[in-house]
Amino acid sequence: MARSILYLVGRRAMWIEDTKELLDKSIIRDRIFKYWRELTDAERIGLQADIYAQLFTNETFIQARTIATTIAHTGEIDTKPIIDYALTIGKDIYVPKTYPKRQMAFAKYQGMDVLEKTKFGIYEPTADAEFIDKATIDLMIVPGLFFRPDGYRVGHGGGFYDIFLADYPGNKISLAFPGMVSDRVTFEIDDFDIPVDEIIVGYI
Ligand SMILES: Nc1nc2c(c(=O)[nH]1)N(C=O)[C@@H](CNc1ccc(C(=O)N[C@@H](CCC(=O)O)C(=O)O)cc1)CN2
Ligand SMILES: Nc1ncnc2c1ncn2[C@@H]1O[C@H](COP(=O)(O)OP(=O)(O)OP(=O)(O)O)[C@@H](O)[C@H]1O
Repeated sequence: MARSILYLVGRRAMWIEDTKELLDKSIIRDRIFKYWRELTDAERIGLQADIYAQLFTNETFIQARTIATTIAHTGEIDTKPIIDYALTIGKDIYVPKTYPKRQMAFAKYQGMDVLEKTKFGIYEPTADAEFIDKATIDLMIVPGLFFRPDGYRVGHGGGFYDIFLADYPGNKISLAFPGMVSDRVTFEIDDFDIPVDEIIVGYI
């Protein structure tokens, strides 16, 4: 959507066109799926490597003892190298299990072989896994498809993270490829949307 904004430039007021596009979250999701389809394997791998390097040297990551992340599926930034590295340096990793009514809980990651595949194709912990109180998670790596620079995100539309984060007190970091963050495209913030504190954007 193009609109004009009144800017004060020195002592003069002038109308400058603001070319920000205001889009529905569903349109943004479709654009991101297209962006992902057009990325080559080499681009994707290079961008991910840069994201991991930034994350592993991020002070919040370094300080975190307990980290929650997802088991990525196709079309998402791979989290397996993050899980493996974090476990190697002695951190605890927690991954989500979803329930009806947009509910989600995190259980200790004990290896891919003890996870079960849901009907949505995502690997999740089983009911007998070791669940954690959200207040003891130092860092949540929050998945998302698109981000505004102020941290507001568009996810897959399940609403799971918005509800979970509403009373989560810890640090929230998201990972993104360059095309997944823009100040030229925006969306309306819903009352329930919770922004992340930091977005790590990969570059090659
Ligand atoms: N890897 C990963 N795990 C994650 C998330 C994520 O974004 N990525 N989630 C982030 O929240 C939660 C699961 N999110 C989900 C979001 C939507 C649907 C869902 O309703 N899928 C249906 C219908 C889609 C539709 O409405 O058309 C489907 O895929 O058929 C399922 C899970 C927890 N685990
Ligand atoms: N705190 C909440 N209470 C009740 N419903 C909620 C809450 N937060 C989100 N929802 C519902 O979840 C739905 C999906 O929200 P939205 O499109 O923002 O999801 P998303 O952020 O893309 O997904 P996710 O959080 O799973 O990554 C909305 O239709 C909304 O009604």
